[in-house]
Amino acid sequence: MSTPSAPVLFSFPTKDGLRDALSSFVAKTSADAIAKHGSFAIAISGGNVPKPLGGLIKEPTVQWDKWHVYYVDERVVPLDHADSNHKLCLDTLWSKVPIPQGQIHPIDTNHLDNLQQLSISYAQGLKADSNLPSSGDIPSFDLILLRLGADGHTASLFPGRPALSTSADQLITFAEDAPREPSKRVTFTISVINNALRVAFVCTGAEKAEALKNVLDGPEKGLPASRVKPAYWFVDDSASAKAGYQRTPFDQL
Ligand SMILES: O=C1O[C@H](COP(=O)(O)O)[C@@H](O)[C@H](O)[C@H]1O
Repeated sequence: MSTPSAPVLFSFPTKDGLRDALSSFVAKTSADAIAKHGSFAIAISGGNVPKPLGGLIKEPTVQWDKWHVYYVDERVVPLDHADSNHKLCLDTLWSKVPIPQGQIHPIDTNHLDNLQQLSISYAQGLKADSNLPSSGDIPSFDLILLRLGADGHTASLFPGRPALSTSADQLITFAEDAPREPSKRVTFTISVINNALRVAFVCTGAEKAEALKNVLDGPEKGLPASRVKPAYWFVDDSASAKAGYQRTPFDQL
């Protein structure tokens, strides 16, 4: 199970169905990576990603001690702030499983008042981590999990904003005026996202239906999420209601 040649759309009638399928996909991806190179490098985006991963908590086969976790994007707030992606993941997931804390990599809070320095620091952490597979100087995560914004953004790459126009070798960039609060963000560049072995989107709710249709049926519109390599899409039927794109039954994965 690696990068598909075209997006693969799994649509589920219920939240439980989506959660179970996503959990089994992540558990399998993790087992494959550990069998191959002894560890599992995963990056998780903000928004509502950790909740649908809840099925993993009771999954006995997951080797948590082999996980190395980064955040695809982070809101520039203290780590105990209600808007922090790290706090959300910690509360929802990491505090409930035996993953060594040193293998979870939040942003460096010494640089919250300097986005440039914060981005450099996160990029240096990625480069220095010998547990991360890489090709060239770009880390190659075993799995990157993304969400889709109603405006077509993903990670903190917003339509028409400079964060989308980084050079191919840049790992991390920032947004000072994201159209969604909190407005200060650091984010993986599209180069890092597209260098992952696998990318999966999680997308739920009727408010995402237009964006999902535009990304899957109209990639030529060039929304930020359309710049991501072909991915697995775990969505609910509300989100996929407007998309004509072909569905794949999850059991055919
Ligand atoms: O601001 C953000 O929102 C998007 C979408 O998240 P959702 O929970 O509304 O679907 C997310 O992709 C991004 O990482 C996050 O920072």
